[in-house]
Amino acid sequence: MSPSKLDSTDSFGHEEASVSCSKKENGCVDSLSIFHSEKAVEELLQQTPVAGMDEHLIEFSEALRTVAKALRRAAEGKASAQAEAAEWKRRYELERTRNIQMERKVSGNNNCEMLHHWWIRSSLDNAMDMLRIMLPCLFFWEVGKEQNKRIAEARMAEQFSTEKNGDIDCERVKNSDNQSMLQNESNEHSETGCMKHGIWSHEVLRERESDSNSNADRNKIMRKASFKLSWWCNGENGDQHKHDIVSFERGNITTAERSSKQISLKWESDPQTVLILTKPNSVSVRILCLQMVRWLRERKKLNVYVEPRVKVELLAESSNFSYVQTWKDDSEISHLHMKVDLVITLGGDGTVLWAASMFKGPVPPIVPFSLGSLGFMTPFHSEHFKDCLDSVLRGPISITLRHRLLCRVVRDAAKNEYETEEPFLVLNEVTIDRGISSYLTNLECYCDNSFVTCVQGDGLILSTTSGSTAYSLAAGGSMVHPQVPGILFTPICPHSLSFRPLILPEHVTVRIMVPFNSRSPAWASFDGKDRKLLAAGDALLCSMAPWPVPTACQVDSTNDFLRSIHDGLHWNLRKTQSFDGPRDWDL
Ligand SMILES: NC(=O)c1ccc[n+]([C@@H]2O[C@H](COP(=O)([O-])OP(=O)(O)OC[C@H]3O[C@@H](n4cnc5c(N)ncnc54)[C@H](O)[C@@H]3O)[C@@H](O)[C@H]2O)c1
Ligand SMILES: Nc1ncnc2c1ncn2[C@@H]1O[C@H](COP(=O)(O)OP(=O)(O)OP(=O)(O)O)[C@@H](O)[C@H]1O
Repeated sequence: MSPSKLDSTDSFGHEEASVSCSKKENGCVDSLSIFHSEKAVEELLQQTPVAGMDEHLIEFSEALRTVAKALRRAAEGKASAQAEAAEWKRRYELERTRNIQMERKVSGNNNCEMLHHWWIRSSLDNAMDMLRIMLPCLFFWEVGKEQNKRIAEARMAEQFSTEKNGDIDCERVKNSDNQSMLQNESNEHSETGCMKHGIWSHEVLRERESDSNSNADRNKIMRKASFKLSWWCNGENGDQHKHDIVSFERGNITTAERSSKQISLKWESDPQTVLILTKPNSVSVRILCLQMVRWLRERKKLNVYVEPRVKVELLAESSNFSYVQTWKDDSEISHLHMKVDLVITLGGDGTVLWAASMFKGPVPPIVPFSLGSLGFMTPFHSEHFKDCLDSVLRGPISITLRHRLLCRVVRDAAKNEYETEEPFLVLNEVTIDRGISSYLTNLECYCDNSFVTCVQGDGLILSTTSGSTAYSLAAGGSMVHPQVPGILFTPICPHSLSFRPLILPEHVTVRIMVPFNSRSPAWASFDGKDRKLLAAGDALLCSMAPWPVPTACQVDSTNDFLRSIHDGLHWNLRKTQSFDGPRDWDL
């Protein structure tokens, strides 16, 4: 090998070096020099690699192999695309021949002729579309660019798969000028027309023409059946109130009114008598009570009722409070709702529960002032009591109608279900638990005589939606807006992994029975009070009471509810994530 050759191949190690060398010497590339250069390369490749050159040679041979592979792929791609194009051309010819035959058969029929022309046009469109898709594909393959090739392959795959499923022509039928004429047939005969051949078939067109009664048949199917709704609940028929909520004119059901709209209370005559109920053993409550009684009497000229305990406290402060009224006998409490226009509670949620429990029937509107630790049902702040009471007495006020549950204990010895002890009205919940027993409770539960489940665990809570933020929440029940009418069915520590809480509709009666095979009795308690023993065979019946508890809202029931879960429970409180950090906005 000459030194000049060695110099020129030194850096690249292939024939280009010698070609450029001969270019320099002769001024043109002649075949002899190419021959020489190729020979030189061959010699070079056959030689044992010279130290420092072997890496270049390996690289070079790899590059050659890649180029050869790319060329082969392009050729294969082109061939396959050509084959596909030929196949489409063949199909087109086939359909064209069939079309000509059909045209002869149905000659004279204008409609079909028109459709036939349309068909030819759409078939040609198909073929053109295919070519439009294939040409860029061929081009992409030729160029051999990886990205474009992938796009082309995807487009081909899409086209072929839709062709296989027969969807191409269904779509085309929908989009064509003759859409309205063919739409119905397309739906009815897609099996024979579109799915099978991928192109609309003439059988369908003939069927359409011959089916002269199809419109009449269709009209028959389209006609709506009329119906009537009636309400049935525990043997009761028809309920005027429900008719007001839902209307059903001519087979169409519409909700005329929501059952749980925000309710507004407007006084038609001025309130005259107020009952103040207070949490016992609280100095702050006692002081506030004193101020409030004086203000209501002296400024608002109202009659004020308090509990006997509170009257004693007031008189101990000053004999001037002798105008304050109370009752001597507990039996008088049952008539209170007829004397009292408004109830004011000073305390926490427990005081609201206490107030509600005093009314075994209708309950006057309650204005709850917050003097407890949490206050889910006490939206009014004591420091602004004069302003609050002023606006309440003036009205109108937003109120939340809090549903109560009517609970009756039916003893096993009772002759029928109506022979019950005095019923309980609960604003929060009735709890059936194992009491001091160390055994699992075993409670059979029915909803309107349908078996619900058997509770084996610590017990069961039947809660109102107002009580959903109390014990039921602690037992894993959901929080529910108090205006939603429903009964929450929440197990307490169930010994089963799948016992999720339920919410039942307002109109059902839930029956909880202690079965005879139970290892221990159960205990029922009502808003956390009045525990009753349930022996084997005893049952507790629970349904929605007809007397809700109207509580005044600070703003409205939704605002007050959300505020109470934010302030009382710090519901979903989390530090806000800072804006600086990884983001997706740049995508
Ligand atoms: N594990 C528990 O969470 C648990 C256990 C027993 C009783 N309780 C609840 O206590 C109620 C009795 O209240 P109490 O004041 O007479 O007893 P209490 O003095 O023991 O107070 C119980 C707590 O429950 C709160 N509470 C009451 N009603 C609520 C409601 N509707 N929403 C949110 N929180 C409420 C009260 O503010 C109070 O902080 C029961 O009806 C029951 O719901 C809860
Ligand atoms: N007028 C009343 N007479 C007898 N007991 C009452 C009366 N008012 C409230 N209670 C009882 O006192 C207890 C505590 O009342 P309440 O829940 O209102 O105050 P709290 O415990 O300070 O408030 P919070 O529950 O928000 O912490 C409750 O069990 C309730 O039943």
